[in-house]
Amino acid sequence: QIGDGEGSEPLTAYQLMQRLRVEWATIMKFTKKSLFQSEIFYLLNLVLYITFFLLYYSPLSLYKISYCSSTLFKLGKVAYSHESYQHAFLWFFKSLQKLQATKEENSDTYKKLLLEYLSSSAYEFGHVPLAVYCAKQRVNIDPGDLQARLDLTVYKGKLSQHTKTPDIFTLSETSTSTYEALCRGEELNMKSRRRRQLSCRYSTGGGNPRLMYAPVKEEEVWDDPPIMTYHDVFSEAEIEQLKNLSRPGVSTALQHQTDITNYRVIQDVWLKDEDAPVVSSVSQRLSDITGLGMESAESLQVLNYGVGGHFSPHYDTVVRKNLKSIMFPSPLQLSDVSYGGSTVFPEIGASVKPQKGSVVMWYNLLRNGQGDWRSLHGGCPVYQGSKWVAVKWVHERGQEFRRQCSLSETE
Ligand SMILES: O=C(O)CCC(=O)C(=O)O
Ligand SMILES: [Fe+2]
Repeated sequence: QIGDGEGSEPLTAYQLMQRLRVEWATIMKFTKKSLFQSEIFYLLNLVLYITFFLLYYSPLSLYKISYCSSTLFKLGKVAYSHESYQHAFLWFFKSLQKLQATKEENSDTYKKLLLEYLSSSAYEFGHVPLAVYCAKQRVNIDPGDLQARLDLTVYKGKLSQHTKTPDIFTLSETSTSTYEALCRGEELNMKSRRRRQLSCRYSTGGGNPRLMYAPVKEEEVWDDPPIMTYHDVFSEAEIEQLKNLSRPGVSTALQHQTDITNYRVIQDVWLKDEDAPVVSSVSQRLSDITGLGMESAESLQVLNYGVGGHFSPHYDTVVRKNLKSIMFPSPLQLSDVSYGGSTVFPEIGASVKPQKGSVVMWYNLLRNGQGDWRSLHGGCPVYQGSKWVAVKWVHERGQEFRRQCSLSETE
């Protein structure tokens, strides 16, 4: 399990995987198996991608973590391959700064390559003067480099065509999606005025006898549509039992789709109420808290995300096509994730940080039975640590007397 435990951060994980990849041939000779090679390679790229998109604005800024020039260069190349030329330029720029500050690996070939990427990303971004400047530096290092001279000529030729130069050193808000911004912890719609409209209370689940003497802490994450968090619902011991039950069953679920950002990287296992008393008591407590019946609910789905694991924004009703009547999932948090891993709702602008023992609940369907477009949500990449959640899928059937139906088109 890459990323489980203390001191695991993506660059460490990355370096580990990088070594694994390089040494794979040797390992293969001994094991005579070609298992997982593509997965390692894929995870390697994923971690780089995530580091690139999550870290840039994050509090764990590059100034605090001292990446070496070559690592920064690699991150730049990931951004470059995603055609995020401004990000790429900034990573390359930091890489160059680091190189000059530390004099590490300061060969001319390396510096020239870095300058080549710098000029190319500046050019692609539309900053021709910078592209010219970097190309000049390249020629200065090696006046005999014909390719460098040719590039310089090409960029110079474009100078007159570009009148406006964009600010390459300031990242604009629009260069990133709402999902990414929420994952980085930016509080888009959660201004303090908005926060004051949301409340917390002790709830007895509408007068449930089991909660009368021990009401549950209910926090409104959002009011319309309702997203609720219930705190301290499950004990440390119950959580450990659930994880122990799940550990043997988890298998890596790598779903390769068209784009790297669409990957869903999780491991999951389904636990039935009959499997262990803890599973049925979890179901019972979820029913008490939410006031929803569990008769038509599915088994408990336990998900595990390692570093780099994430679940891109989706509609549950679409992901699980064969099941039309999913009413709500209630992810139960089985771990604290030190960084990353929030559940975010890009259409709403809300996010929920994983908190051990708490339950998040929302509805995927409106009262009229139609899917609610505002229920789009995703699990942010786990940056540090490992994330465990359990999802209880409760269906519409069986809730007729518990959640009022509506004939309105909009609710
Ligand atoms: O892990 C999360 O935060 C969300 C999981 C989820 O959306 C799902 O399993 O459908
Ligand atoms: Fe989901």
